[in-house]
Amino acid sequence: MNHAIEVSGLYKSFGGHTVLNGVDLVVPRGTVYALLGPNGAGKTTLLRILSTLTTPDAGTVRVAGYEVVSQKNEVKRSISLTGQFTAVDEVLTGEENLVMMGRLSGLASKTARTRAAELLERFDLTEAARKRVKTYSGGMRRRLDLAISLIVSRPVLFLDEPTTGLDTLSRRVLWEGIKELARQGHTIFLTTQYLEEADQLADTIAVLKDGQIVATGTAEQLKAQVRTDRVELRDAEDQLVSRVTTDGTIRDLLGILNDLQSRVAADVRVSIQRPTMDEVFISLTSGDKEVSA
Ligand SMILES: Nc1ncnc2c1ncn2[C@@H]1O[C@H](COP(=O)(O)OP(=O)(O)OP(=O)(O)O)[C@@H](O)[C@H]1O
Repeated sequence: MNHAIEVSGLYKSFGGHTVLNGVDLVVPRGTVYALLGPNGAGKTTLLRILSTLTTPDAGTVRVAGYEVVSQKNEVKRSISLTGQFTAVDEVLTGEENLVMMGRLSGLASKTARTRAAELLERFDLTEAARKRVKTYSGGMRRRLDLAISLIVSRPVLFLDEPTTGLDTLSRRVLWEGIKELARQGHTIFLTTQYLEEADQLADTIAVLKDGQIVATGTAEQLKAQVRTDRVELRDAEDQLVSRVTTDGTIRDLLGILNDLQSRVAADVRVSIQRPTMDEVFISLTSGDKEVSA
């Protein structure tokens, strides 16, 4: 098995409406892959196919070395899936939820308790472990939900918008938890609507648009692809005086500075700005490679 996830020529339609229109992707083992896309792009459909909940119309989809249709049970035993909505028992404590799910998944009582304690610690829930879940905040619930999905260690983890609606602190705790899982060798495939999340977490970012992957790479590679570095000139009060798009070459920069020299004050400061992930995303999903500054 070379890759944790391999998808080739994947198609899926619902009632004549094509949602996935020839998706190809690979996710190396032990890496974090973030799938970005505008609403309705097909992210959840792709995630559901990878996690065996939806059947593809055409194409080859292998997860942890198994084919998702003919070896569905093997795939299921190799993955865990955390969705957008938590499925925890409100009346039980966080610890009880974890131990119960561990027992239901076949762990011995002692192992379930040890594993629960480790996960409570990792997701910063030790203090709240003995409190009923109905007293938890949204962020605590989401962390508990992720902990529950990890009670049995699986090589491939699917996270559907893991931090949607969470405050900055909870988001950072979750990010640290996810990074730690990748360090331990898990492969993580997540969907997100937060570009910063993709930027922070992912080894590979893929942008899905109209049912196809229109760009793949690291955050830096995607930024380079969009080619919207800018020369910014600011005065002594830090007010923007001028902003010009550049390809970053010496020739281009010299041309721009020569041109501006005669028109701006000599004490104006110059900096080169890379595009933000927001600009990259807008550019890639609008089909327009040049983002206007
Ligand atoms: N079971 C289904 N039956 C019919 N249409 C569906 C079904 N599941 C998804 N769709 C349609 O497929 C398209 C893609 O939906 P999907 O949920 O995969 O997008 P998404 O990228 O996850 O969007 P969002 O960011 O809004 O969650 C939408 O037009 C949706 O209405």
